[in-house]
Amino acid sequence: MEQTLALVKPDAFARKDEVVLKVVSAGFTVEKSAELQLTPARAAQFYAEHAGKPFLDDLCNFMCSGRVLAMVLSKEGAIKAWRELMGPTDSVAARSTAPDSMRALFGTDKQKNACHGSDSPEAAAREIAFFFPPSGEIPDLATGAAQAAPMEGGAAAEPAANAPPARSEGQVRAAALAKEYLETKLTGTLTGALAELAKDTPADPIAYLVDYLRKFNPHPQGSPYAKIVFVLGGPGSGKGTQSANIVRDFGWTHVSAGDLLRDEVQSKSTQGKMIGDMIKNGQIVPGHITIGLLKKAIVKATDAGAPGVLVDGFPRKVDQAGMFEKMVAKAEFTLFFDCPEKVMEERLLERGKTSGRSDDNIKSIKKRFKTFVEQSMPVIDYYEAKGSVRRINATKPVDEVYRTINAIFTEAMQVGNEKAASLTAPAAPPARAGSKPKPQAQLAEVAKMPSNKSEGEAGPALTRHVFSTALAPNVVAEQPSAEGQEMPASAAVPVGSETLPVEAAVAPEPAAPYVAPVVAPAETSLEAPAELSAEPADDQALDPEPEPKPKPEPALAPPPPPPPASDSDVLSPRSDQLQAAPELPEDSAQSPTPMPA
Ligand SMILES: Nc1ncnc2c1ncn2[C@@H]1O[C@H](COP(=O)(O)OP(=O)(O)O)[C@@H](O)[C@H]1O
Ligand SMILES: O=c1ccn([C@@H]2O[C@H](COP(=O)(O)OP(=O)(O)O)[C@@H](O)[C@H]2O)c(=O)[nH]1
Repeated sequence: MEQTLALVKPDAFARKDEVVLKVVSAGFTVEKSAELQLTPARAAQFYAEHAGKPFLDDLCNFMCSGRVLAMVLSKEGAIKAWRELMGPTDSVAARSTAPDSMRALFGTDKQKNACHGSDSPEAAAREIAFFFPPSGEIPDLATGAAQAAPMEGGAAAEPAANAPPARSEGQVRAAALAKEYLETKLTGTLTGALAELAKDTPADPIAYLVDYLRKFNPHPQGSPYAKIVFVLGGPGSGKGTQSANIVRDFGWTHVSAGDLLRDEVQSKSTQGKMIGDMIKNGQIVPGHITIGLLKKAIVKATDAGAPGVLVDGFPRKVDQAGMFEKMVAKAEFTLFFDCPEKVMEERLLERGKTSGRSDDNIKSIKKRFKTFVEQSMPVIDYYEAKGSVRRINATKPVDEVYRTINAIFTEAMQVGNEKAASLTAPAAPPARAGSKPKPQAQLAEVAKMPSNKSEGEAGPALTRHVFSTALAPNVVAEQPSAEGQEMPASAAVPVGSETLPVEAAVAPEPAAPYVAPVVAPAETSLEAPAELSAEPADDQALDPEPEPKPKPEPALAPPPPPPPASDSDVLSPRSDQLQAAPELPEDSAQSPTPMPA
């Protein structure tokens, strides 16, 4: 199968997800991908064929002005096909002669033209090796060509006769994993660093490298957002009611997807009418709209210092779960309200007497139940397979249900032993609607309690609540899994070595005349977000959101002592598994990250 190198240049980098979606829709397979920052030396190396030409400096400056996405695409006739998809060199001309092309859609002019593609098989081979050096080889810094890596100690490669004995299957697998890791996480940045180092020949090469790698670190942090827990359950199962309790006692922020959508309907925005109709009919609004709204709310909560965000009523479809993970972050776990339809129906009809909601009537309720069973329950199965569902028996009275939830949240938070002693004058909890700040005196009193005892033993010990990585079961489930549980949806689009469930393929949605202001975080992997299938209008470019501030320290939020919950309340806590989960670096909790090669 023919391969070509494709670049998304700095001017189009913010819209790379749309580019990738088009790439995949056009039948290409993304074999490899990497996000990276070119240095002037690397850019000049890449464009070596243009050496001496007057535009080279400008071109290199432009190529170094931001991150680029490099991909190896494969398809029959990939080189020609990709060049056709890119369109004419000049984006201005492209807009009249090839309006659907990448350059027409994402480029500005002749230089800032969004994409690059190899122009011949030879160029493709050279350019692919430039960005994705073959395993075991290091790039020749002078020419950019790959060469055999020296043996340990700098010796030249031994002749075949002296080759080491064949490796075991385990060793081969370990080597492959190491190779994959280095290629995706480090090689690109390191190669750039070494190229610059060789050029500058600093007196202290180590300090130089450290400085360079910090500066161009493509993975500067983990998730920039507050912790997230999904609150899921059928309509009327009590999600909103209990979320308010968690907000009150743990200082989290409650973000209801349904509320955000209803606000959108009220705002009379372009898509408001469509959303209103969908809600009334119990249908699920396209994920990119909801995620756009959720992301804004999560950024706002993070900026306000919330230690966590309860995302209520989302994701409602399996592919929305995948999309949220790629576009925003992974949730710590899912709180699932298990409740029979009969109970929910009674509650909703009661709620409908005062809620004023267009969907709290028997006709809409029936439709919502159907949607829930057919499309939302698979989300629970999806997360259950990952061991990250805390299932609650939601039929009990409000207080009883909450006791169980309180215990779950308390358990899921880790006592910061090492910090507790220094917290006698704790900071005020973040301001949040509806929460009652704890008096400082009460907090100080609590601070004196032993922090390593459970609340059941010693009352509400002051804890600097942070989620334990060990308690984030999805971290474990995200390890390369032989079970193949990653994507349960039957329809999936291959993108590189991974697959993404495809909402459109399962249940086509109306083309939405709106592109949500979703900008993938730097770590976002390159799977095509299936729901971004609606074409953005020219004037509806993805609206870059302000980068969220670095994640604040979790705020103090001493929960009240939960009376012990009975076993029957927590239907499937899986806490045994969760406790046993190994601690992983925070980075591991993030989406698989295609990184520089
Ligand atoms: N455990 C419970 N027992 C009885 N009624 C409840 C319980 N939890 C919630 N309700 C009531 O049921 C209705 C639906 O609850 P709500 O929290 O709005 O559900 P959801 O957010 O899941 O749609 C509300 O009127 C609420 O007061
Ligand atoms: O992520 C979401 C959340 C909600 N909705 C729509 O909003 C309605 C109400 O959702 P909400 O969570 O407010 O209420 P629930 O029905 O769960 O009580 C749903 O039936 C859907 O039509 C949606 O499409 N996507």
